[in-house]
Amino acid sequence: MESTQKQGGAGDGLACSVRGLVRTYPGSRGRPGRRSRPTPPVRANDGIDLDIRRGELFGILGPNGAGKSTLVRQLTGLLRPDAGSIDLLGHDLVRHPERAARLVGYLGQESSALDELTVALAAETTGRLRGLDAAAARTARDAVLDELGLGPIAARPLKRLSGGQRRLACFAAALVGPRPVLVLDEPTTGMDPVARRAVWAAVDRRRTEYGATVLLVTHNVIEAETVLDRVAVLDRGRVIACDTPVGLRSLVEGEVRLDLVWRLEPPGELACVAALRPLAEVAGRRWTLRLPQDRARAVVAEITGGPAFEALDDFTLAMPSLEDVYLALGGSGEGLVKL
Ligand SMILES: Nc1ncnc2c1ncn2[C@@H]1O[C@H](COP(=O)(O)OP(=O)(O)OP(=O)(O)O)[C@@H](O)[C@H]1O
Repeated sequence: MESTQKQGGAGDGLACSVRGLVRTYPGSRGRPGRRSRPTPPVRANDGIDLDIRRGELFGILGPNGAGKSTLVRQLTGLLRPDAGSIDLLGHDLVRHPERAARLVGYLGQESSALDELTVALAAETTGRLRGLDAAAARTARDAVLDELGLGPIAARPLKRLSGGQRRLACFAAALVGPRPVLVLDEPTTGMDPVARRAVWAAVDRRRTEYGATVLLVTHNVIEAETVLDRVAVLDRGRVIACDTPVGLRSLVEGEVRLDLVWRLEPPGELACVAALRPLAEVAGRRWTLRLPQDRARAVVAEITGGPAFEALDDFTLAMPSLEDVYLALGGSGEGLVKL
């Protein structure tokens, strides 16, 4: 692959360095006659600092609307920041956003640009757009379709595929014509477990073969915990934490999560249940409590050993997850998904 590294810029060992990134979407004035109300401006990125190391599988985790896509659209040169700097492999992307195309293989959330093409043509066309000659694009197309098990649907247009199949086809296209940085915005949305595994195996192969740096956007906490080297947690346009998944979980060490699922109404007349109510996050019949380990054990003993047990459908005790970290850091939790 052509060398894309320049001297200087992001420090040694860094693929990407972001400082003070701000992006505000303008509000609208609204049209009184057309029932559209004015909307205020949205500060989608509010002073983001990030350092991503070369070869890292780095994640951006956050709920809907946290500003993840806005951030990656700036990192891929598709959106200009209002303020701040982005250094990608020694290139100043704020001054030269067009250079991102040579550096980044980007899988965005939308696939509409490729929808009319067949799976095979989408992959081949991406290769051609990235500078491969016709023969090389066909070879790369065949290799990636084979790698991801897309051969049987290669001749079908993307618009006639299921959501998960279309996503996998777009992922395949993003891999044709290798780039030193892969930016994947929720790549596995809608995919079944087989397709998910194929995606992570393909990502691993690019890291092993040519040291690709991978930036993954997700709001899936399970995926974040299992595949990422490090993760930045985004909330309302700000990075509220950045560490390895294990390091982040240690922020809530000593705590466990207790889920109580009641058959019908919880028996609030019992003192032990009434005492838990103010501590619980309630979702229908499920109460979620985050408690120190000793306290959780005592609560379980009390609930299961007394009359409250009759009213209980199920209960689980679990070690803290990134979701718990996120909540402990003050995130809202809504919009984070567990698959
Ligand atoms: N083109 C736009 N015009 C106005 N506001 C926008 C625009 N795009 C995004 N926003 C707003 O900016 C904020 C951040 O949006 P963004 O799409 O970056 O979030 P996200 O974390 O990627 O969310 P999701 O997980 O739902 O994809 C949200 O409040 C969103 O409504």
